[in-house]
Amino acid sequence: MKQAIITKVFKFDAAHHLPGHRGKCARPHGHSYRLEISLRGLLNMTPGRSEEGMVMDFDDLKKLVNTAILEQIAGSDTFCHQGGMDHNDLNALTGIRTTAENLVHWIWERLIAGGVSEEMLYRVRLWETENGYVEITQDER
Ligand SMILES: Nc1nc2c(c(=O)[nH]1)N=C([C@H](O)[C@H](O)COP(=O)(O)OP(=O)(O)OP(=O)(O)O)CN2
Ligand SMILES: [Zn+2]
Repeated sequence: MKQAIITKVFKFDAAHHLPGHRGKCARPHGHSYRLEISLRGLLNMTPGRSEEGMVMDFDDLKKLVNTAILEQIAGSDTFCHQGGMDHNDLNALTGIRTTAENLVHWIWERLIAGGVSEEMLYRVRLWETENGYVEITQDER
């Protein structure tokens, strides 16, 4: 049975700060985040289907991620009226200390809550700047 890992890249702008940080990140500032979402799974082998030969259609993955975390937060009364991560204050939106490490775990949880298959979610990688990223896979969960 053939498997593959597929990755879709997203970009969003957001504000955050790290209370108590020893440096500049204690003050409110913004990042142009780059988010990479990877799924691992079997290739669909049903002849004639639109998804034949795919793990998941890239377009479906894009819609899931946009709805689950970026443009609006689906599936929760707490979040759905606050928009998504794009053009938002991540401290206010998430209620967590918004290190990139904490954010990738938050993103993982929101993706699962938003309908992404837990079995298929393979890696979440978040670039905070052009030079620094954090990633988690199922091993870090
Ligand atoms: N392990 C972590 N360290 C830092 C985090 C983090 O989330 N995890 N976050 C910050 C700040 O958010 C800060 O905005 C980014 O810091 P830094 O990478 O030092 O910023 P630069 O603009 O200097 O980044 P370059 O990659 O050198 O352009 C701090 N540390
Ligand atoms: Zn920052």
